[in-house]
Amino acid sequence: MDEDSSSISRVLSVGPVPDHIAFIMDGNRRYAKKRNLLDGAGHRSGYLALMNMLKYCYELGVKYATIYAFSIDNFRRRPEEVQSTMQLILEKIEDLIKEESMVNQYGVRIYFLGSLKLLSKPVRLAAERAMVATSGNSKSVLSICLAYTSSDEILHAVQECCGEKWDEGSALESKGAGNGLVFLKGNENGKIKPSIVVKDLEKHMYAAVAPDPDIIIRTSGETRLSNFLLWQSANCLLYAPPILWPEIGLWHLIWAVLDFQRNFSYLKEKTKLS
Ligand SMILES: CC(C)=CCC/C(C)=C/CC/C(C)=C/COP(=O)(O)OP(=O)(O)O
Repeated sequence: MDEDSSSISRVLSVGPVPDHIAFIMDGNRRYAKKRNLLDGAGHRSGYLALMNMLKYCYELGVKYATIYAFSIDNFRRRPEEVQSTMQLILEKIEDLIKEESMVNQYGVRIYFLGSLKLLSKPVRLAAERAMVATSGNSKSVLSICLAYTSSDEILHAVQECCGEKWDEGSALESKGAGNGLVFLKGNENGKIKPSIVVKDLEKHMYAAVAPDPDIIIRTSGETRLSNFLLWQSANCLLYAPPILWPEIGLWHLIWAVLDFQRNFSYLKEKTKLS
């Protein structure tokens, strides 16, 4: 971080600083097209923009950052394109573990969130290596959503939750304390419904490694969430600057944080009530 950005960061941190900022890194291919480059060059520039943005965030004191790196829907792109993006992601995961500032200076712990079983073996193993290599860090957190969609995350959480409740029921049954459906309660019409509460479900979300985001920044001016952190974004600000992801810079982050500070009391009240 240079001297100017360091001073800005000090001024901003006089007010409340968001705990968690999430990013939808939209517009990498459009950036490449605008410059007559191949798509891969757009994604490479996107990675550099990401590294700068993470440094600004951690420097400012934002503990959690989450990025949407590849959605389950992205697997529907042309096979050659999926393969080259995955190749780049594999290379960048390896680079990330070697980034001295990320691992040592900012003490980043990396998590990968999503249906990792959908990834090729080399990418899955690289993701696992990155999680293990940084598991001793606790100063900052980077969650990388890979093979992720919110609908898949919620479905996974419901399945895990029902499985857990079923196991609890079976354990009670084996002790003679009831039947295996102990988590199912009959209502007045004799219908059954599972006694699952919000906290049970949230425990099984991939994103349970971080608090809910305070801000989602989506580049390219789109205001859609595209199946990203839908459950977690109930009380979150959306900032959608009309620039392509590789063009994002410190000023966009400053603008988003100032908006967060302006809305702070309202947001905290909402979170308390929810
Ligand atoms: C360590 C790690 C995992 C790094 C991630 C590297 C990186 C920047 C990946 C971006 C992937 C992606 C599909 C972005 C969306 O832009 P797009 O391809 O949809 O472009 P468009 O919006 O212009 O179509």
